[in-house]
Amino acid sequence: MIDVDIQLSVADGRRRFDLAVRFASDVPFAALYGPSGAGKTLSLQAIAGLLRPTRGHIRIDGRTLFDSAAGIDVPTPQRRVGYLPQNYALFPHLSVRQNIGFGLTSWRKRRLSPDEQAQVQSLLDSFGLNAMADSRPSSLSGGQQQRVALARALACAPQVLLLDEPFAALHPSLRLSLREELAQARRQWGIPALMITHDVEDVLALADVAFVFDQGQVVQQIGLMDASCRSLARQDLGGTGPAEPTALQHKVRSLLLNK
Ligand SMILES: Nc1ncnc2c1ncn2[C@@H]1O[C@H](COP(=O)(O)OP(=O)(O)OP(=O)(O)O)[C@@H](O)[C@H]1O
Repeated sequence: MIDVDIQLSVADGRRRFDLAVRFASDVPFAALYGPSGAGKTLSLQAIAGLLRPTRGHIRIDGRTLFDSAAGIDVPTPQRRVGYLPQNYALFPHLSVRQNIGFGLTSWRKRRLSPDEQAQVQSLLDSFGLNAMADSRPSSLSGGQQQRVALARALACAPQVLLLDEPFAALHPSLRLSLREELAQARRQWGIPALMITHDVEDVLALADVAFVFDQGQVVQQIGLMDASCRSLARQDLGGTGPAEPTALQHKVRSLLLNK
């Protein structure tokens, strides 16, 4: 269960943006959807502990990560949140293996324990990255870089995955297969995900609920748990050819596109 009710403001001297969002989700996959500049990334950053709200609370699975009234603000490394930022933000000077293990180190503890090394190895295995474990990110394809970023986000055994436009940097032809890979990885790890996307097809293929953002607020919640909608999305992913959209898919698409 993810329960977010926060307010914060950011300003750089000339511009100011006020965020006041409230949403709660107890489904495996929630999408944060909306136009550019609506406050989606700021929301994920606040959940990850990279931005401090002025008021409100953030709870995940009954654990309070932030509560202004109770004076709780759990530091980022202890939040157990896996964050996949826009464009992955891989460290260019580190190998794939070092990138994945990075979240398990700190400035005080640079070396991984044997257990942690085994954990990194198991992530390299499960994401098919073994052959490139000692390569730098710049020599990897977009899809491979996404896998490294996902493996790095999962290395800290998070309670929730925060995905900021995970497919934006990818060629459209890769999106379909990587959507399915992401869905499989999430299921395998059994953790809920919050995903920012601008793409209605990402929402239809992956999300159980979509929170529509506009001008710093959540203006609509759209449920996508309907069986017919999801089975059609699955057919699309399985490459069985384009299916006729259901009435519900049409409705969701038009609801999202009208925002
Ligand atoms: N430090 C800052 N100072 C001033 N304004 C900021 C700051 N950080 C972000 N903003 C503004 O806050 C607004 C919301 O930003 P945010 O990154 O959350 O949008 P978004 O919905 O994720 O957009 P996109 O989908 O394009 O990534 C934007 O207008 C952005 O320019």
